[in-house]
Amino acid sequence: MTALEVRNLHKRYGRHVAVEDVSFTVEEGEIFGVIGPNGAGKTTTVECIAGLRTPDSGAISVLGLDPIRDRAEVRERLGVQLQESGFPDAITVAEALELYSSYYRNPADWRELVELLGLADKRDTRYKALSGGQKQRLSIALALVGGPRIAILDELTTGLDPQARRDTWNLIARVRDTGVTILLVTHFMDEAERLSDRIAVIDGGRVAAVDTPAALIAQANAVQRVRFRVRQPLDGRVLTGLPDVTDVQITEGRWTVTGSGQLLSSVAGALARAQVVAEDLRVDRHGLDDAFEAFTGRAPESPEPLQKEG
Ligand SMILES: Nc1ncnc2c1ncn2[C@@H]1O[C@H](COP(=O)(O)OP(=O)(O)OP(=O)(O)O)[C@@H](O)[C@H]1O
Repeated sequence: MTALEVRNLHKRYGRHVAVEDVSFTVEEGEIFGVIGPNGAGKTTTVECIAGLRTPDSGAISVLGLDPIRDRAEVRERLGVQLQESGFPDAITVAEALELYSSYYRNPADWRELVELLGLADKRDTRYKALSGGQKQRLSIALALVGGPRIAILDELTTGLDPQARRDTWNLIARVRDTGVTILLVTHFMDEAERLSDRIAVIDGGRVAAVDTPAALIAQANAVQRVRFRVRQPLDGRVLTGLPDVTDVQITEGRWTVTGSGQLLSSVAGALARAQVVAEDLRVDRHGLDDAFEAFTGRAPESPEPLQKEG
């Protein structure tokens, strides 16, 4: 079933077009990533989905509801993780969750949420005393406290150190396992690749591509290289005859096979048939950052300086 549908979304601020024409659908139970350069229109798109902004044209359906017309109903079903919390420093974790619970008709049990999010021993800790990672986890808990079927998480791990980021990823996977559909906006290619079932690449207010991480990487990188050494004699025609191979070079005993498609399995199969063992086999593996660059013409931003988890 479709959880979320965005069709031909268009949104401008005065004369500035923030979102030109964005369409995508998210199926129930998916983690759907949204990536793209700064200013691409990602936040504007998710703010329209959350009913925080009114589209100029296009249609949005959240579980069959319209975020503006059915605002109250959508609020009950869609949780949004805010980038800036704006909490009073003195509020405790439990007080914040209790307060947010009171806004919803059928809230989740926040005591279970603090367990799930590893905040159980911080229930009585004041907001100002939480570490960066703990504040982030609290903001996720607050996005989930209404018992939503869809959660929007925007820049989930910005500012966290690598361990805290990995912990947060595990957590998101667990939240999805509870049946929540997740829309994840992120600057981090490793995060998008690791967590997302599918990803939309947004550039210049348009969708440049939507697919699984593996398919995006494959589409963006037609050219691959497999390198290896062999002990036994090898007739190069075994490789040049393969449909996926475009070039074979031998330099100082090291073979480099260039091609596309299922290059590695084609080469491995041909070597096996020739009864030749490849040593020191390497594949130039392209990642989502290459795909990002191919679709947007820009390299993804590298992570900002990290904040230590306390
Ligand atoms: N309230 C606003 N008023 C005017 N222009 C805005 C406003 N919010 C965003 N914009 C502009 O609209 C465009 C899209 O912004 P948006 O925040 O949606 O992009 P983004 O992809 O989320 O970027 P980032 O990754 O930097 O958060 C940008 O050019 C931005 O400067």
